[in-house]
Amino acid sequence: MDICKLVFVICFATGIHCIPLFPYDLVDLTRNLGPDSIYYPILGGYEKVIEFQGSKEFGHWVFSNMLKMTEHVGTHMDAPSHFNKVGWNMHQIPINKMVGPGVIVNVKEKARKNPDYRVSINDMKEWEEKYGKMPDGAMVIMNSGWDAKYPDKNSVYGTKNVSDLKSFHHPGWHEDTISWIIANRHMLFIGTDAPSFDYGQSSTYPVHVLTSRENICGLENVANLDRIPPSGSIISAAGMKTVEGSGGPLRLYAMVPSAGANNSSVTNGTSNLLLIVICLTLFIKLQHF
Ligand SMILES: N[C@@H](CC(=O)c1ccccc1NC=O)C(=O)O
Repeated sequence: MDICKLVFVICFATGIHCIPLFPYDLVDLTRNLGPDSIYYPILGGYEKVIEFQGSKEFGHWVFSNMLKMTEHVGTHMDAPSHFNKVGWNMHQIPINKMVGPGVIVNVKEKARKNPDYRVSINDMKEWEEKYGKMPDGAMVIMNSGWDAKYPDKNSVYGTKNVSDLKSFHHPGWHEDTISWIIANRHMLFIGTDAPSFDYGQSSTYPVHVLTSRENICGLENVANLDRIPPSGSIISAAGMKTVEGSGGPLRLYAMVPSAGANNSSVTNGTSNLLLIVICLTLFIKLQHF
């Protein structure tokens, strides 16, 4: 009897440990936020003032800062209200519009040859040929290799003079590609590892205008895109809930299915159920000993 109970406990504990509770690896897609962070050069940058630091005032350790920064700094999101008067402000974006399947479009080679490269409809079709139709609610992000230039302002903006907006050279999305995605697919976010998802030479920002009109949010200065697969990740872009906010830095991350983990929810559910049935049967049988 005691041996049987021991066997039961061992079976149960081993079974529980075999089931991956969270079968994903988390990949941080966020840059450190500080005085070196990239921001749109006509805006205010980033300042930090220490409010409390020490043990004297309250009799225990206290540390607290006051931050003053533009919303468009570092790895950050653009709310639709950034380029659409009646678009969602940060506090109005529903939480279920801030997470979705990652669609990572690699244009590194093209952007290396041409810093004014814009992601084409053909790039999207090539992506779909390799990975299947773009999933609904996608977080569509271009990987241009610009990540490697961060945080050197001159190389990120591709200019000797960051105050001269007309001199910028960095890749972006082509407006025709955005119109094609909006007409034929469904995305929640458009993003880039470069400082803007409109290319550097743009003065009219058509990609910002088109996406904002559809309440599609944006992501800029995204990091570590080489560490996630072109398809199959889930990206969380839960921005700050600032009232009347036009954007803001966020902790952006991807959930990537762990290597070796059984990620089929059906199979996981089935093995969970099977384990419970085995344990219950064993337990009921033991009661009759
Ligand atoms: N989306 C850019 C900022 C940006 O494009 C912008 C910000 C403030 C004023 C004008 C801007 N762009 C052009 O109209 C960024 O977040 O860095």
